[in-house]
Amino acid sequence: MSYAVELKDVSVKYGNLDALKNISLQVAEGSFLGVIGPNGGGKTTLLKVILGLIEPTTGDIKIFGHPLDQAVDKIGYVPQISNFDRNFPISVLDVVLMARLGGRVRFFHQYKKEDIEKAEAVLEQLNLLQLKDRQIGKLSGGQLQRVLIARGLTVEPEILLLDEPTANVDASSTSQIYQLLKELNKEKTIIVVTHDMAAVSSYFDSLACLNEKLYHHGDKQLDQHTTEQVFGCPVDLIAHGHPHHVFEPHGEGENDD
Ligand SMILES: Nc1ncnc2c1ncn2[C@@H]1O[C@H](COP(=O)(O)OP(=O)(O)OP(=O)(O)O)[C@@H](O)[C@H]1O
Repeated sequence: MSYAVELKDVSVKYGNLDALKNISLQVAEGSFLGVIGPNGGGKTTLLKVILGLIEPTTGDIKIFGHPLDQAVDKIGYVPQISNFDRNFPISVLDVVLMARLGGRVRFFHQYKKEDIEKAEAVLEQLNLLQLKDRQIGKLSGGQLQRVLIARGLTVEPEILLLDEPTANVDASSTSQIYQLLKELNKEKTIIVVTHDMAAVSSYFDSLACLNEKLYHHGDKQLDQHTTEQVFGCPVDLIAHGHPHHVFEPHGEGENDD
């Protein structure tokens, strides 16, 4: 069987620092995978490795069974808002169109008619077309996040990778964004990374925990021991009161407080 994304024993070092250590991960086509982990746990590095932006120190990556360099155009990327300069004097449409140029900014570039049509179609799909001429600094956090998703979609990817898509938005935008992703998941494999346990969503069909090493059992339940190891604190306390079922039920007679 070939997976949408398959990593075998992937490690990444920055100098002496191990950002990823022998990561193996198989993501089936059509999955909606959430990767949670603490700040600095290696989530962005994991996405960059899958995108081919960072060469792993060791290990192997396949996309739909093909080497990464033959399949990188099947992947769309939605970066963290915090890595995005909102003061840049460009419009929503420009941001989305830039993805059609491989992310390069080219002033006075004449876009092809088909690029503009594609970008506008995606903006319409995400209910953003009315904002296409607005400067990106004048968008709300939730709107900008959706524009970045539109940007990731304009390359018509089969796999969409998102870095902290709800870090800067309120609860109602968060659920709007996850509903949108769930809709997109009908046609695409989606991988979301986040450090925010509260963002752990019932929308995911599979959850992994990353802190240098990756723990993934292919379903949406994480055992408590693993998450405590990964986060270095009793995360069950954080998950309590959260409407989504993240942990396996406690054993009978165990103190649940
Ligand atoms: N270019 C780099 N050079 C050196 N160290 C780096 C570089 N990029 C990341 N690191 C380090 O690698 C580790 C993993 O970083 P990464 O950005 O992948 O984590 P993260 O889980 O995405 O964090 P956050 O949740 O804070 O965004 C961190 O200790 C970070 O400081």
